[in-house]
Amino acid sequence: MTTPKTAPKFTRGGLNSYHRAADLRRVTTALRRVGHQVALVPTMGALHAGHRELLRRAKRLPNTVVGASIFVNPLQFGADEDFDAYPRPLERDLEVLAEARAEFAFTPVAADLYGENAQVTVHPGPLGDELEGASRPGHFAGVLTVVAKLFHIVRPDYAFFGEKDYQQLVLIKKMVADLDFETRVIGVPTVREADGMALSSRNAYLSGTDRTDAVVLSQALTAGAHAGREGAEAVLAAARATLAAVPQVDVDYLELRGNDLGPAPVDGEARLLIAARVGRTRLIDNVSVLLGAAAEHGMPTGE
Ligand SMILES: Nc1ncnc2c1ncn2[C@@H]1O[C@H](COP(=O)(O)OP(=O)(O)OP(=O)(O)O)[C@@H](O)[C@H]1O
Ligand SMILES: CC(C)(CO)[C@@H](O)C(=O)[O-]
Ligand code: BAL
Repeated sequence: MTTPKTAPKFTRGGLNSYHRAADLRRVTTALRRVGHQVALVPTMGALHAGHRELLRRAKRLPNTVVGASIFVNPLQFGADEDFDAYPRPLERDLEVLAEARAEFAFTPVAADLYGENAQVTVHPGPLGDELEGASRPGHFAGVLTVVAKLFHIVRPDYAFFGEKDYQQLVLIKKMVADLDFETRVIGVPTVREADGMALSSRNAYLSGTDRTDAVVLSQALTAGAHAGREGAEAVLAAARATLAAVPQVDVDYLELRGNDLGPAPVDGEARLLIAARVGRTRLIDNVSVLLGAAAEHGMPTGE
């Protein structure tokens, strides 16, 4: 990354857009030098109320310049996935960022972000091959690599990620801890439609019937969470019974894990995670579950 000699323009209070990593780096370096904090919301665009919630949380920080990256990262898509079809409504996204009072947008192009000879990636460790990683080999190496690059370019004090992509959030926190990044990673609870369906950019792919069917994912998770007091088997059985009513939804996995995605505790907080294909669209969701006696005491959770 070459550093431009003259500082790129940055106007406080408005949305400043940058394509080049070196320009944004100069801006965030200058902001930190005069005592501001920087918060980053990494996204792939097609912004919805879930992204707006991440921005809203970031904007609550005092003395902080909030920005978002919009980049459909080729490295995290498999050859048979929807990289080309992924929605890219850039103008509308910039309007959403301006409405959310974000002060910078980073919209790089892949050829600039990844040099021609780029070969080094971040290895996610064993969790990268489980759950989402089992169906999407190489996905988390792609995610962690681009997030590491974004953190190096922006050097944010804070970065906000949604719990909707729970495994991604856990792995990013692990990368930050294991590789000594200084950025504080903040997880934000999933924003849902009125019927419980998690907001997701990929919901735009769903036909009317798919959308009707897809609500069974969140319904199954809720049914599972309500069975928490009776233990792990009861949680999974309740979720499976709900899913059985909509057999056209093709479940990839339904798993109960600990909050760190290790084994679920007998008693305490856990995560129930699902991935399923609805029509041609692959969707994911998860909820917090209180297991055993913890369910009776009603320990506080993120959701
Ligand atoms: N419903 C939601 N509530 C809270 N955060 C969300 C929600 N949906 C996405 N996010 C978060 O927004 C960030 C950017 O995600 P991304 O741009 O991939 O959107 P997405 O809706 O997750 O897209 P996709 O359909 O590809 O999964 C991630 O940290 C993601 O977890
Ligand atoms: C974190 C992320 C922006 C990396 O490309 C992406 O995986 C996403 O939008 O969740
Ligand atoms: N929000 C997760 C990004 C992906 O599915 O590639």
